[in-house]
Amino acid sequence: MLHITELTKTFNGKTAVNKVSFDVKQPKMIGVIGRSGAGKSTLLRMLNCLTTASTGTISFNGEDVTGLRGAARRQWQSRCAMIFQQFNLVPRMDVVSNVLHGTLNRRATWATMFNLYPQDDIHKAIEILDRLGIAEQAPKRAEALSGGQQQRVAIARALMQDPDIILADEPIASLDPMNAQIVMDALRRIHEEDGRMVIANLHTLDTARRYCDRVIGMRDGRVVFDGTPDQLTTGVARDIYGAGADFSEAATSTQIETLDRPKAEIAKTAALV
Ligand SMILES: Nc1ncnc2c1ncn2[C@@H]1O[C@H](COP(=O)(O)OP(=O)(O)OP(=O)(O)O)[C@@H](O)[C@H]1O
Repeated sequence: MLHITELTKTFNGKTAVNKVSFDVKQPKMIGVIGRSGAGKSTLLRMLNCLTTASTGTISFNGEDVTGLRGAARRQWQSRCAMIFQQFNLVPRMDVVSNVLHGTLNRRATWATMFNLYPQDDIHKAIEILDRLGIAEQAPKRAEALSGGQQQRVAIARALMQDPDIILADEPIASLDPMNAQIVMDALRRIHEEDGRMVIANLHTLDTARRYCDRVIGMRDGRVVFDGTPDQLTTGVARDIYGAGADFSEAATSTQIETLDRPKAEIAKTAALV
């Protein structure tokens, strides 16, 4: 399926991603973790051809997609849709038009300019919004929605492309714990129900453990851990984050877990600290 070999990116002599290799044999939900500057975003941007790799290769189902250009690059980008921390929606445009923007890569420029979309696409966009629980927001301007709702619009836009892979670059970093949970639940459901591969850069350990089948840990541009959430012990995490003995997992928590615990239990814990 996805085969990455010695992928490297150097910016002005500084190596951001250093000979990263891994294989994904079936659609999994994969979390990429590591401290700020570890190279997570650069890795995802290379997978999506937003950033050109300096050396190394990316192949998907036997096809080399490294360094694609023009129409081939746009086609690949719609097969591996990307969502971002800041949602990247058009704020003043209504929600459904933002979702329909997901079809840009397969539409004529003039049709886009005049905002002309086929009925089938409009129905599909509403269905996807419904699936994500935000169909009633369809006519509103994107800027009128909460962060969690905007991120779900961004996911809907990605789904409009019917991608094989969803790349999510810190999808919950700007969200409160409740919205973070809604967005991560949506990504997990899309993975499980549609069989799409999801690769998400996550800055919190608990989220990676809870949602992902596999976790890749990066440090200084290199992969220093590649395993299951069970194998991601505190010692391993300390190594990934390059932290000392005083490393606390709580410092990288989104507190999603806390939301699921009964109120009485939370109160008990609170009383203990
Ligand atoms: N366009 C660029 N030009 C120059 N240096 C860059 C560029 N993009 C990233 N870098 C550098 O590459 C390194 C890796 O950055 P990257 O954003 O991939 O890390 P990250 O793990 O995603 O961090 P964060 O979580 O803070 O986004 C950093 O040192 C960063 O400064």
